[in-house]
Amino acid sequence: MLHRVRVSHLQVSFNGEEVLNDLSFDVSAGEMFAVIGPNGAGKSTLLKSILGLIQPQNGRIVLDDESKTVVGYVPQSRVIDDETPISARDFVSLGQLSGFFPWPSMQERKVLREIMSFTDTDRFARKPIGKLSGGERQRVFLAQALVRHPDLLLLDESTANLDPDAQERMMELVQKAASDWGVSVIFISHDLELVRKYADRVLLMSRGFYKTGTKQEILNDQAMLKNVYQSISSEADGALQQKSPSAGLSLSASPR
Ligand SMILES: Nc1ncnc2c1ncn2[C@@H]1O[C@H](COP(=O)(O)OP(=O)(O)OP(=O)(O)O)[C@@H](O)[C@H]1O
Repeated sequence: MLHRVRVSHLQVSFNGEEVLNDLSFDVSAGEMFAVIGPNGAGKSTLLKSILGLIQPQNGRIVLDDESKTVVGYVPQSRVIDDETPISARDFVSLGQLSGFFPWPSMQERKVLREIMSFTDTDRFARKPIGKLSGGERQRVFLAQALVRHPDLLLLDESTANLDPDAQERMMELVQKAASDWGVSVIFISHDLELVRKYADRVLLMSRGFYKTGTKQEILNDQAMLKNVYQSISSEADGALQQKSPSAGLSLSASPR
């Protein structure tokens, strides 16, 4: 099988503190791959390593064709001043302006229209980005990432601040991009219900412990989840317990 991303024996330390150690996994074209684990496990560090923002001490990250692989990234939020005058459409088009001319070509304008329709951001295309709701802004950020037709899309808790309906709408768009265009998606989430619904496979991580499997293999193993979430932070236990009833996990008893 063709792997779009292959992470091998990744090791990252900050000031001598090991955050990732011997982490290996791969993600295929069109796959929805979730990364879960408690606060401080190293999930964002992993995405930043794939983006090339962090230089690992050891290991390799291989994209299927490094010269051509386009990577899109959607963070949890971005600080945007309410008075920012740029329109949603212009903000999305910033994702594609890479040529010599500072204005979009006919082809770029066509793609822009398609993506804004796909993400349902065309309804507020002319509105200043600073005046959009949190959910609308996240869809604009997603549109900006998709307008470049990425092969790989990285989502770092991109739906965390959204209400349940907006979360579902956004994940449905992401899933459609994966199935229709073969975009490989790596998404970090603390919402195990969302992971159960949208992931194909899951990487469960904590410091020095990594387990990759189908979502059933990972999410149905309550003992493993409990151990991992207890291993780093008690804060994360709360998150896990909150999500547990609908996520099919029975972790309501206090682990302490
Ligand atoms: N640039 C950095 N310099 C020093 N330490 C860092 C740096 N980036 C991350 N860390 C540390 O690495 C560890 C992992 O951080 P990371 O943000 O990857 O965790 P996470 O799993 O994404 O956590 P959360 O769920 O809270 O977002 C943390 O202890 C953090 O303090």
